Amino acid sequence: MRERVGNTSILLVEDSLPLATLYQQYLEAQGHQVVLAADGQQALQALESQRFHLVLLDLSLPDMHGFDVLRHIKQQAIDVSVVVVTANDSAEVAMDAVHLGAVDFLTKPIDASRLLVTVNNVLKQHHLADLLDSYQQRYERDGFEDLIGASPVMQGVYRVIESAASSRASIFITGESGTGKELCAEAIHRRSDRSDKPLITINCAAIPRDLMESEIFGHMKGAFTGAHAERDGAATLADGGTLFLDELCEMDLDLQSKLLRFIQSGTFQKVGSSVSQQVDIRFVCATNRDPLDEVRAGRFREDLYYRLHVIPLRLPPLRERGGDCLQIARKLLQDISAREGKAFEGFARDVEAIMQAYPWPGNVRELENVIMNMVVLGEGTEITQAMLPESLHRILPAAPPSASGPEPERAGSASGASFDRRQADSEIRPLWLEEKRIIERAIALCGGNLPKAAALLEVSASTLYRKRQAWEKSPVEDAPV
Ligand SMILES: Nc1ncnc2c1ncn2[C@@H]1O[C@H](COP(=O)(O)OP(=O)(O)OP(=O)(O)O)[C@@H](O)[C@H]1O
Repeated sequence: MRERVGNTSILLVEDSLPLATLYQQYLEAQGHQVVLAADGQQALQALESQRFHLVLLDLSLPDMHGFDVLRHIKQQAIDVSVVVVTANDSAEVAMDAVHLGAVDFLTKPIDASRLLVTVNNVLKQHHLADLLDSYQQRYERDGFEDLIGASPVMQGVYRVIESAASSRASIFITGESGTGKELCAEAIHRRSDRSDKPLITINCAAIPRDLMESEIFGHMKGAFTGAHAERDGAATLADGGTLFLDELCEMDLDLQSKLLRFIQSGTFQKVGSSVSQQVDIRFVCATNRDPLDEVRAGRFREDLYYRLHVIPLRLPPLRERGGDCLQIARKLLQDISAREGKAFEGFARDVEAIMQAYPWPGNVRELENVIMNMVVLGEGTEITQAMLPESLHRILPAAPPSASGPEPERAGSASGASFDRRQADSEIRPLWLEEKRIIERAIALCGGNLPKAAALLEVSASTLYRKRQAWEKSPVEDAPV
């Protein structure tokens, strides 16, 4: 990463002391820092010991040619712009200088305003390069904490985490199962100023209802059968840190009221105690359901929803993340292969194409399981199609028509393939029409239950609603969506 322009440093390589002093004074008067080098050796030493934005390089030096300095800069890939200065106004020298990486060329005697314009242009380029660097670092990341993926949708996720992490505001993460909600909660905690305090996770779906209150708030000795000793709950353990309530929509309604009181007051009582405890906790919660649907269905308290839904964070399903799928798959293959002592280095091309096309209803968790399965059961250096589990085979293109079918009408094509035009015309329908037919058939087969049809088609219910709305809105009965 280059330094910022605010404090620009220039290495002036000039063997004539009066000229060097003149340029130095002029540049310093403009606010630049100038270091002088009287020959090539001094210039190389200065470049080794300090970073410069710009080198003003005289080509006739007493100990070497200025091009040697230029070559050294190029060979060592030193991140500095070079403007060549020479008494020789020849196009050939200028071409050679540019060829060796110089960004501009000045002829002696240097006109003061020309010098300033050149220097400022170079520094502006540095400034733009700085901006680009920081933009790329900020907005185009291959991953964030333990989350892998460079897709634009994940860049949005990273930005929300980065901006919200340091605040105390509650974050409400939604997303299908296996999309990485727990990884997000960990990233939020790690990026917060609470990272030296604990992150405590409670999975509201995994703990039996009658134990949940004690898991969150702790209990006193003898509070209920089996409470042999006083025990701290997640609320005490997470003091100063973060409490992650996973699968929050599964929480019992009674307990939701207690949780709401706890969030509002910051105080709670252990089960079986009348003493209130005050804690400082940041809440992050997650669900793979639509929380508003749960509110409407009366399974999730509306006041709790609004209390926690301060910063919403939606994790997109893996199928919406483009190339992330392969990026994650390659990293998982590397890690799992190393862990299992296998030699796998990559996927065959056709396997990558299948993985990219498969909708991954179980998201990254399913991808992880599939790769684990292939690594454990397979051998070799490359994952081949034969190693793919059944679920992924299903998306392979259908086998070509049998040889006993009608003789096709031959037609030339760039690929040399042939096709039966009559059969093609009668059998092939527009993709969107086929899709509509399949979706409508699925909904009908499910007795009109759209979410059920969506689950069997392995798409989200909202996708089906959207498509259906678009068909209904369309003035032409069978218009594409
Ligand atoms: N972007 C990602 N990069 C790398 N690994 C990921 C990513 N997202 C998820 N994973 C991995 O996938 C698995 C599932 O992730 P996680 O448990 O965070 O998902 P989840 O959304 O909380 O699932 P659930 O709703 O079922 O609890 C984990 O092993 C996690 O490490």
